[in-house]
Amino acid sequence: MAPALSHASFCGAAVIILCLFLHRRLKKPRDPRQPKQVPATIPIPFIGHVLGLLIYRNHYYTKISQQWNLRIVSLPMFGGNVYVTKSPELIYSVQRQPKVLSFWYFEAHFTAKLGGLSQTAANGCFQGVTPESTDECPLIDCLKGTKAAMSPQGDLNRMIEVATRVMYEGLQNLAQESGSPTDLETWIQHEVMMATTDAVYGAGNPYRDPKIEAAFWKFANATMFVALPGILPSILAPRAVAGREAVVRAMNQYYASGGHHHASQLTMARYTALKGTMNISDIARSECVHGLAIITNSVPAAFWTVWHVFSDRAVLSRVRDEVESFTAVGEPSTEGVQTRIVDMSRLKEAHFLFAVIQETLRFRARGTGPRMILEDVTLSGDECEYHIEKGSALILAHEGMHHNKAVWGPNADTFVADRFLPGNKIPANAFRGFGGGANMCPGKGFATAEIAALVALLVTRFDLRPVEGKWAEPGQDESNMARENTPPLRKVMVDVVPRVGLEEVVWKFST
Ligand code: HEM
Repeated sequence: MAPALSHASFCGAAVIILCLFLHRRLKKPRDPRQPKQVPATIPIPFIGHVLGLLIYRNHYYTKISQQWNLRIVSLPMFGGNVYVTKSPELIYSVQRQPKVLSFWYFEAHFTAKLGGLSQTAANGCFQGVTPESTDECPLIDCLKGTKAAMSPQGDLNRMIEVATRVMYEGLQNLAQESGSPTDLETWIQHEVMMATTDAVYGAGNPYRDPKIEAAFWKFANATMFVALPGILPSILAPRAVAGREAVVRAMNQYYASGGHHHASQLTMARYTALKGTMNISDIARSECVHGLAIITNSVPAAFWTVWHVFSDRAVLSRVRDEVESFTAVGEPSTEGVQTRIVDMSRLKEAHFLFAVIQETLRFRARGTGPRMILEDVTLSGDECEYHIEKGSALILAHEGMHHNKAVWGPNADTFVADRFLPGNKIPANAFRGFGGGANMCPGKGFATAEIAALVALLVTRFDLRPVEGKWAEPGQDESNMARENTPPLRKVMVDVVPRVGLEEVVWKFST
């Protein structure tokens, strides 16, 4: 294992242990309705599970939940418990209690810690988060604003249009550069980041500066270090901390120059909700952390969708047929140049493409949907009940859930491109690609449309030919345990070539 990976894994496990230390309570006699405590796959007392996490990262939760044919198991760690479930049956019960089984608690904790917020702003993040609190909750208000802004009644359609235009321009550049091999992930990372952040931040988008773009990834790729307590982040991850500070400075300038007044409803809604408890400097810090939510999931999701589409000729051909059904041949120019226009307003008709995106998220998910248990609580499913203890953490093992053969059938481990086609039955509560319930990802509609637009523009125009001759599985880099979607482990180099017979076509899109 590369040292950086083992380091990141160590830090990830350390954060989990720290949370358990902070929140564990005095030991009580064990309730018989508690989930079964299971031993570590590495049989070493006290540290076996931690070692498991160090070695296998989030995949450890899948491993251990598959080893035990139970709805939920409990991993004892240093006097506390981490409960792990791969059962959609319990999800309904989890989603009905969002304040007690709290994702928001982790969001508050990580916004404060990762952003390096002042103590006052950190306190504001936690305000109203606990179940007993009757205070206003700025964090939940901010999420409400986010949901409204990213809805079709809000700014969603305009944001998709901006993102599509940016990606179209990126493809124009790619067409001019084609000839030398392209690192597929690096190219997609840049295009999706620019498309997303232009849509969110408007003309003053701070990530347009290549130095800020690079600084963000130094921060984002090492969040497990930055989440460590005290001065450890500065010692273990100085470049990540410096990266964060560069993004924060750029965000500060953005707000100072009024960039947010020319941005999306999302940016204004967040600013309005946060300014009650934060000054500009803390809003800039909070916005830097928000970048993790808006960028770091969409980028690998787009990469893997492109990979699954282009690596299977049958899938590619079906996606092309769909997109071509709403691509018109325009009038040739006076010089006889052909024009083709992709009608993006009909993109939602591409049911197969959207099914591929969902199957990609199912197949590649590695997230943990963490919930902090803020009160003793009962989880119930069909004819079952489990008592879980305050001060512990609950892991919704997305990979384990998405590959659960009892739920998805014998082909759960296979990529089935049309699994999510309308009309096919999807097991209830089993797909966690965008979470669910009160914590359902508010960026779902935007991210899915953005990825679909990228793929549609790419397939009509180009062929991607892997430099090594065939599409070999590059593996997933699971070193950063905080990520829902993971990037490829190995680089995928491709030659980008205009499609045969369409080399001279001028491509346009309409909305
Ligand atoms: C393909 C891209 C994306 C994926 C796969 C994704 C996935 C997720 C997941 C799994 C959750 C956790 C839900 C839970 O545990 O119940 C989440 C939450 C969230 N996502 Fe996304 N996301 C994506 C893109 C975006 C974008 C573009 C935004 C921009 C607004 C966004 C904003 C958020 C926010 C604010 C939350 C927290 C919701 C809450 O606490 O109530 N995400 N996302």
